[in-house]
Amino acid sequence: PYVNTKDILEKANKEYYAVAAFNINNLEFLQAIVEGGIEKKSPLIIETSEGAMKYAGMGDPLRGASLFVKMVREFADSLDIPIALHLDHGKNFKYIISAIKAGYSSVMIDASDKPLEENIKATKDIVRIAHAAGVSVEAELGKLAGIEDNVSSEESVLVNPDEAKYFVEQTQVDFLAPAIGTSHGAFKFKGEAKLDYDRLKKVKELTNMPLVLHGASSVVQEMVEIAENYGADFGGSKGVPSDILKETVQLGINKVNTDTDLRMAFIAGLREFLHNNSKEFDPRKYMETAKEYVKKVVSDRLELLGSANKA
Ligand SMILES: O=C(COP(=O)(O)O)N(O)CCCCO
Ligand code: NA
Ligand SMILES: [Zn+2]
Repeated sequence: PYVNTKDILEKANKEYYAVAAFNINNLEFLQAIVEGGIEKKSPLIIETSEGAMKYAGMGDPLRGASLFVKMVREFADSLDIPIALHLDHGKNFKYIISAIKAGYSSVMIDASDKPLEENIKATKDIVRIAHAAGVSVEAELGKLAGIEDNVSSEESVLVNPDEAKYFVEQTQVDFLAPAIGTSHGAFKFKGEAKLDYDRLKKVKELTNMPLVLHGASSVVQEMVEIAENYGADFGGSKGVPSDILKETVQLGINKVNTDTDLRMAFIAGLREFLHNNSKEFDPRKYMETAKEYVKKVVSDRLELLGSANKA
């Protein structure tokens, strides 16, 4: 069934496991993710960026949003696993409202680059509208390192746990993404992979609410190697090691945003297939390996996060 993200995350919060939030831009990634969820009998959060809404809608974000709602609802209504659709990194009021209008389960208002009071004001505005429409809301505190929305903030600004408690009380937001040292993309961590567990523990103690980890891809080396075998150049790529990811779940992370790992899997499969099949031109065939590798990465992640058999 198609559900509210909050229902999925409240259960995960109670039982201390995490649910992956996988980004999509097209049908093939959605198919592969859903196949993984079916195989693992796991709840799924499908998420799209504002760019994905524009991309699918060929420039019209409301058309894109409503296309994603229709696609995801079709799958969700026909399956026993709970599936939610989330707007990731909502920054533009128009896009956030379009997602709510189109029927998304939840939206993120990302005003983490603003001073605290501005972040609170923007989040309160969205919470008021979203809650009136039965839509849940995610917000972010602190800043991810690396490139985020074309703003390269080399140093991540880690969450202040006391500020998080105040923020949640002021905004009534449903789930919170505390920055604890991750960054988006395939080149995380300048040196050794390390997250601020202490801050995460404090935020959980002070808020007791579902928490979100952004920049959570592991950058699966097996996929990197396959892609590089067939011409990719992903030198220096590095993600969140699995043991560190598991630790964050034990410390209270319940939603794990995963985009890069699926991109790596898809391009690895596509490069491999195209290299070995010079005569093929049926898109249902030449994206087969790509979808298979995405499904594999999805299934492994659902297992690792503890959401398998929780549908
Ligand atoms: O936090 C994440 C996922 O981060 P990752 O790049 O580690 O998959 N997202 O919000 C997905 C979109 C950001 C671009 O990747
Ligand atoms: Na998000
Ligand atoms: Zn993110």
